[in-house]
Amino acid sequence: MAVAASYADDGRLSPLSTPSATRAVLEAHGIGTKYTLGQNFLVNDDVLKKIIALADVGSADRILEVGPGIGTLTIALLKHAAAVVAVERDPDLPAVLADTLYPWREKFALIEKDALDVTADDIASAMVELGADTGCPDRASSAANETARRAVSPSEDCLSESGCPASAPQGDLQQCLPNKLVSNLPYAVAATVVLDYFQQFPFLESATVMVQKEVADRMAAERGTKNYGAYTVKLGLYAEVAGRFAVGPGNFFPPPRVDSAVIRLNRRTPVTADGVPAAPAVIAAACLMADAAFANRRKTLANSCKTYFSGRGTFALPGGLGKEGAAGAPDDAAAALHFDGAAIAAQLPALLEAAGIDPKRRGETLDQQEFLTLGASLLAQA
Ligand SMILES: C[S@@+](CC[C@H](N)C(=O)[O-])C[C@H]1O[C@@H](n2cnc3c(N)ncnc32)[C@H](O)[C@@H]1O
Repeated sequence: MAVAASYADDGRLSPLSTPSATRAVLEAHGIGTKYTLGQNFLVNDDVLKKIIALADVGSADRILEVGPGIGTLTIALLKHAAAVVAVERDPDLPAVLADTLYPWREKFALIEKDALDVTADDIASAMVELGADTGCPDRASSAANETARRAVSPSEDCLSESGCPASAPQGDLQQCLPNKLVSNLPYAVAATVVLDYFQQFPFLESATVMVQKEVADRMAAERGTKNYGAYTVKLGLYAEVAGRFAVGPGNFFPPPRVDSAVIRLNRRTPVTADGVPAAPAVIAAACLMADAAFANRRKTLANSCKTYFSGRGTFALPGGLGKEGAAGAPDDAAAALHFDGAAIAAQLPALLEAAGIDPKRRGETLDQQEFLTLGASLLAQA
């Protein structure tokens, strides 16, 4: 812990938030920054403070961080939160993090993986490993481990009404799993990570993430604008924008070639036209209709969807059952619904009519609610 031993109590949120401290860590470990992994490390303590404030990180929060790098933002998070679980794919960085995060090692766990391959099981295991101080069941308890595993991965028998575990383990686990994603994301995968994590990890209540400015613009785009597309619609079915601020290239080492923004998204539960929370299957179907509607954004809804579905063959839609009627992660793969693209293409006029949507409209004129209605119509036709 050569680096951690030299931390001065100088009022900084993170002792690594300067170019010289960052260089010193890299030199101490004989490594450089990797452009291919989007390694632009934060070197401005004020930006860290603004991230912590926007994410509203407090002592009860359990944080999921993607791409901790050398631990600059991680230290700021660890000073405020109950625990941090981070996901990092650079094999050179675990040793660095063991050094820089040494004073907080009891409440930090690392998942050494590509962020796009991380499962809820990986996260549950990491949290259980952290133990009782973080609000999780003790790391020595194999029963607790089993509770966590079952609660995030419903077993086969959970697909029958009688076989589902009682809601209590879910509640226990909810108090243990990360409730906030806070990250300076690798820009190459940032948009995918945010949408995937809202879709796959229902325990995440919010995401406060540094992304390329253009990605933040797509996340926050208003209907009818050029940035409004399938991604905006899909993300909007899971989350709503709760704040953002701009960050220039000079706040990173090395400076990226693009402007950045930190954006906060809060999970939302969309409600169907009947006023009930949309089931996962309806949300998944609405996402599919968004992809179809924007497949060719200059075409009418009817034509864009027809081209999209005609070329798709048969496919499965995740998130089948939705039997609790609530929004959440897609259900088990066994619950997937199967569709034939050509059959949907043929049914499109009826589908659009049932949804009460003019087939001559273009995708960019539809709001999230209308996509939900289209998703429900698609399921009704299945
Ligand atoms: C922009 S840097 C952020 C570093 C640090 N959090 C900070 O703010 O200084 C992005 C980090 O994500 C890591 N990374 C890149 N691609 C990744 C992936 N697919 N999965 C997990 N981590 C990844 C990089 O190695 C790097 O540590």
